[in-house]
Amino acid sequence: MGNLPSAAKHCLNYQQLLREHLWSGDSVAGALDAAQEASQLSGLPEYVKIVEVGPRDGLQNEKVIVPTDIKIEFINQLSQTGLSVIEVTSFVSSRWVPQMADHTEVMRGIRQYPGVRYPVLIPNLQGFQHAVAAGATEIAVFGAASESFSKKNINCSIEESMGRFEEVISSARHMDIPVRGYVSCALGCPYEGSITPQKVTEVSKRLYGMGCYEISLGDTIGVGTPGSMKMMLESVMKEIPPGALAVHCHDTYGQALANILTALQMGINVVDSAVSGLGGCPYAKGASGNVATEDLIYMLNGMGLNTGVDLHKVMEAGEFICKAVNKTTNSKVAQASFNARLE
Ligand SMILES: CC(C)(COP(=O)([O-])OP(=O)([O-])OC[C@H]1O[C@@H](n2cnc3c(N)ncnc32)[C@H](O)[C@@H]1OP(=O)([O-])[O-])[C@@H](O)C(=O)NCCC(=O)NCCSC(=O)C[C@@](C)(O)CC(=O)[O-]
Repeated sequence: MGNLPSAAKHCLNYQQLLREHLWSGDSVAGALDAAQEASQLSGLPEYVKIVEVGPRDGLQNEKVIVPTDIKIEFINQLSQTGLSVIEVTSFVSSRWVPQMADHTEVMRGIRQYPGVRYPVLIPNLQGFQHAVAAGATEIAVFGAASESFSKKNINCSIEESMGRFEEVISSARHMDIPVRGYVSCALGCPYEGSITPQKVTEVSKRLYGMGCYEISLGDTIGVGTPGSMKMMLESVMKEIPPGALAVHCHDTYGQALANILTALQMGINVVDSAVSGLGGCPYAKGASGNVATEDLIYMLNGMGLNTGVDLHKVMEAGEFICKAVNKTTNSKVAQASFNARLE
């Protein structure tokens, strides 16, 4: 009881802190100005683009198949948060990934908001044709820096996958459709273990050379650390400018935010994330979800880096999808904010 006043003070301070980091407003302008100054001093980018992969990467690995109307509502909610890129689905084989079998209905059902782009994942020409017929105007191809993972994930070698992507990219170019390229297993493979930075660089360079406007480097199983992230990026950045790179970090070992910070410090300003930390690749056993979009925004807000995204609205979308799939959020920020509301 003797501690009550200081506990209460702590609580008030804590509520204030949460308000500052969760919701921007006049009362926190001073704090943000200071953080902004700090970010400029340390050479971090002023703006970070978030690529929200929750509806695709997040839901492809769910045990239950999420109803199409829930997916559509989820994407519509995300579209109103300030996010500028939302990866909505994948045109892969429904035998391989049944969770994405409703790709066409999702693509046709969502409301497309001005200023928001809605890319979809494509493994081959057949997927590309289906995506275009469904109205997709931006796509992403997905390769890997690991031979074994490529086989398991898309049933072909890296070399064969490059041939398929070349076809897709050349068709996309004729239609003025921008193509992003993923390189999975950039920091480790569930089948081969370590992957050399040279191999990641080689695959990234080929995709970039084919015309991908951006290469997203995937820590598919979340085993990377700031040390391995730095080594890998140093190698890739010898061939590809940082402005054409993104990082895609899963959080299996709790390293995702630290790895992202390392990438930001090295000049990268595009980061993939999934609301509520949903996600994982069905062909990467043991991998947990992506870094949670809420946690990423909280960190970036605290550093004074602009994302243009409203954290409060993202948390609402997260609450919606977690309720719909009956799971607890993996976002530490959403959990803390929920607990603070209960106090
Ligand atoms: C690539 C394939 C299709 C090859 O699958 P396959 O069985 O080798 O294909 P195939 O060419 O031999 O054809 C077999 C059947 O599949 C059909 N088919 C062929 N292509 C398609 C298509 N596009 N859409 C629908 N159907 C298709 C084709 O028509 C045929 O049908 P059938 O004649 O037997 O009735 C398969 O392996 C596949 O769909 N793999 C996708 C796996 C996947 O989606 N993984 C998760 C995404 S990757 C990821 O999450 C990682 C990432 C991106 O987030 C980054 C990171 O974290 O690292």
